[in-house]
Parts: sequence; C-alpha cells; structure tokens
Amino acid sequence: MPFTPMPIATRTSPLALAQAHNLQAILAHAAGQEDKDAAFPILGMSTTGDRITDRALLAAGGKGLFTKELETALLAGEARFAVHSMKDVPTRLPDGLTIAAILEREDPRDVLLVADGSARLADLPQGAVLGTASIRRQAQALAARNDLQVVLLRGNVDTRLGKLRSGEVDATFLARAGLRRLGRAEAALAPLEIDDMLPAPAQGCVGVEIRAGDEEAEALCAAIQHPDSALAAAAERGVLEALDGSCRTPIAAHATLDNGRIRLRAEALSTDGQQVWRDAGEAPVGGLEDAAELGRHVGEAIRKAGGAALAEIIAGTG
Ligand SMILES: NCc1[nH]cc(CCC(=O)O)c1CC(=O)O
Repeated sequence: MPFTPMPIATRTSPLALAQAHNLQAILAHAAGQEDKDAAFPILGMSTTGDRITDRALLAAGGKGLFTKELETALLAGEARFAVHSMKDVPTRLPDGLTIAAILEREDPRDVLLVADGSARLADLPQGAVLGTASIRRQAQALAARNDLQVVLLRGNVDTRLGKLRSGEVDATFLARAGLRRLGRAEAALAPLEIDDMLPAPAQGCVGVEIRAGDEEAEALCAAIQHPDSALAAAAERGVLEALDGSCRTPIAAHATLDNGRIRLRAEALSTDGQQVWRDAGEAPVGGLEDAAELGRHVGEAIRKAGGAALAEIIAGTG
C-alpha cells in the first residue's frame, strides 16, 4: 500500500535542519519506510525569530517567534509534524495542537566559549565583554560576576563564533546540545556544570508537535517518544508555566530521574542578576501530568519567595 507522505515542518537554521533530519530518520524507522525523503519530506520555513537579528527577541514581542509559522503549516494541513527545540516552545500552545513526542535529550549544559576554548565564569578577566541574547544567561552571568559587560549577541552558531574570533566579544554562551547536534569541534570543550549554571527549561530536548486528533501522527509519536526526557521536560516546563510563559523573566530549571524519583531544581532571577530565587522538589516518577505538577509546585514556591519584586519582573514593569 502506498504511504501518504507526512511532511515535517522545520526552521531552516543549520541546527533546526539537523534536528529535522534526525526526526525524519527516527520516524522512517518507526514507520518501516525505507525512502525517508518520500515518506517524511522536510518542509523548511523561515520564522519571525529567524528574521530578527538586530534586537533582543524580547523587544520583538516575545512568545512563539520560532514556532508560529510552523504551527500555521500544521493547522493548515501542509505539515503533519513540526519539530522544535523545546527551549523555544511557549508553555501554551495554540488550540488544536499538541506536543506528542520528546526525543532523547542531548546534554542540557551551556558552554562558556572564549577565543581559545571554554572557560568558567570565574576565569573571565575583570570587565570582560560577554555577548548573549538570552536574558537567563545574562542574569546568571551577572549574578556570578557583576563586573561583566553584557552586550546583545544574536545569530546562529557560526555568526556567534565569528564575533568571538574577531574580538567583538570576549566570551559567549552556547548550548552544548546545539554544538553536538551540529558535529562542531567546540562540542568537545568543557561545559559549565549544572551547579554553576542551571540550564533553560527543556534545553537539549527536541519536541514534535502535531494536530490533536491526527491519529496516524499520534501513533508514530507514541512509538518514538523518549519517556525519561519527556518527564524531565514536563517538570521543567511546569516551572515556566507557573511563573511566566512570556519569556520576560530569567528562569532556569533542571530535572533528573534516578531510582524511580524525579528531582527538580529551578530559579528565577532579576535581569541584572542581583536577585535570585531558588527552589527544588522531588517526587516518585509518575506520568507526564505528575511531572508537570511537580514543576508547577516548584514554580509557585519561587513565585511566593520572589514576592512583589518578582511579580514586577514577570509583569514587565520591574
Ligand atoms: N534559543 C536558540 C536555541 N534554541 C535551542 C538551542 C540549542 C539546542 C537546545 O537547547 O536544544 C539554541 C541555541 C543556543 O542556545 O545555543
């Protein structure tokens, strides 16, 4: 019987395409399809987030800048899957769409790159220029080193590495997951330890979004889901959900599974890093909804600890 092609919508950045090709191979295997390009064609699309290179994404209006166009293709039936870095996916999805699978997580840690390798924050010279477009990384770096000069640095991995080499910045952060997926030599450099810098919620996780009720896509997603990665992502995204889906607040979270328990640590910070609110929690491993509940619980505790100061940051008035 002929297999009706099921297109995969993706951004066209080198990292997004690498992730889409990985998903394509996994889906083809799960579906028993030898011709993966015919069965799961890749539909490359540019998103608003890709077109904005000169200002912080925050200033561009926040939510869903890397996901919206792909979701429109899903809802229109032009694509059956949309593949995303879960770090870029807002906690609330448009009606009618669902994240049906999380693939096996890559290393969630950040790498602090300097001209001749990688470093720890404590190693940077006094007043070093740190380039980043991430409000989380900015806040965490300033929390550890308030002498650093943080400047906006956007663009794909090559653009950022180029600006490091040319001396425009002394240091920048990259997710190790991206470096590894791109097969970059920098992936071998020592990352920051989780204890030194808590990653973004769901960093290193790739998710597959589909139309709710698309049974054929649902069945394939159920077959390819990596359960432990999905549980960790659900817990970490639960923190975001309880605190702020709007991307205005520096938030970090990391969950691990071990011995039948899920352990979660999370923090929210002021943008200047001078205030940090942390909490942690653990629970027996249950379903995805239990993991999300643990995350929301930890997020709520952080919200309470942060009081009026954190409320102002979340509201965008602080
Ligand atoms: N915000 C961009 C983005 N979204 C996901 C990744 C890396 C891959 C991942 O975290 O899964 C990156 C680049 C980076 O932060 O260095």
